[in-house]
Amino acid sequence: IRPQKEGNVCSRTLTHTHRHIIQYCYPTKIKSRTKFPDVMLVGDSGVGKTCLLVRFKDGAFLAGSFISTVGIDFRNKVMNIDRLKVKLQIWDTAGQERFRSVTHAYYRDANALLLLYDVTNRTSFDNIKAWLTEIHDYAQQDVVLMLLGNKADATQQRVVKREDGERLAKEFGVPYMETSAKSGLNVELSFTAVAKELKHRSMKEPNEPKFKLQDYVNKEMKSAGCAC
Ligand SMILES: Nc1nc2c(ncn2[C@@H]2O[C@H](COP(=O)(O)OP(=O)(O)OP(=O)(O)O)[C@@H](O)[C@H]2O)c(=O)[nH]1
Repeated sequence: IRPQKEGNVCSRTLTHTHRHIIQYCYPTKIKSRTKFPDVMLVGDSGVGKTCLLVRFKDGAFLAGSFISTVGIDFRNKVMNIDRLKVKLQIWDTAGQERFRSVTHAYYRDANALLLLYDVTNRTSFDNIKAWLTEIHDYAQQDVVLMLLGNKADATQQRVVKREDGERLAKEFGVPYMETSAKSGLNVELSFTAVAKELKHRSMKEPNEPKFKLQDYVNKEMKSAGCAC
């Protein structure tokens, strides 16, 4: 067995003859690159999960007829976070009730969840409590979670005030902001914020202060002059 180099991860495997032990070593850097953080989009059908992801990934808005997601879909996106390349694996789930068991199976692998409601749809907002219960039941205990009120561009159709979203988020201790897949408002910021939180958690130096997601998004929105 070759000596283990510092910074390497090694695993031992018995060969089929059981006479040799093979030790595989590979740098931790490679290992950490192979497990990309999983971000999952959840919320009622029609709140804009697919559109948010397409806006983030391709910078475009999917206008026109609404095609509901079937089961689950995913896309990768590489982001630059504090001069580090972070590859996010983003799971777009189906909001329809009939696919709920499919979604349940993916919760436990999610490192971060973006929970969406539609500011023009009261029911999608009222269902947030049920989604939070589901997240509590199926997701990892320390999952990074953020509540997003999407379709903020649709001012004429709005039925959920920003303050209602803020109040609900406060009640459950969850970071919150409004987004628009149509205009692009806060789309990049929502993914950057969760990616930063995940990066801080995995690479935190002992004396480094804790990353506060809500403070970060508030500061970013303020510096962008956003009245949202
Ligand atoms: N005005 C406006 N419309 C949006 C926005 N985001 C999505 N939509 C529209 O809302 C409808 C539903 O969007 P989707 O992204 O497909 O919704 P979804 O949450 O993925 O739905 P499921 O796949 O059924 O879970 C589409 O007609 C979109 O064009 C937005 O930010 N603003």
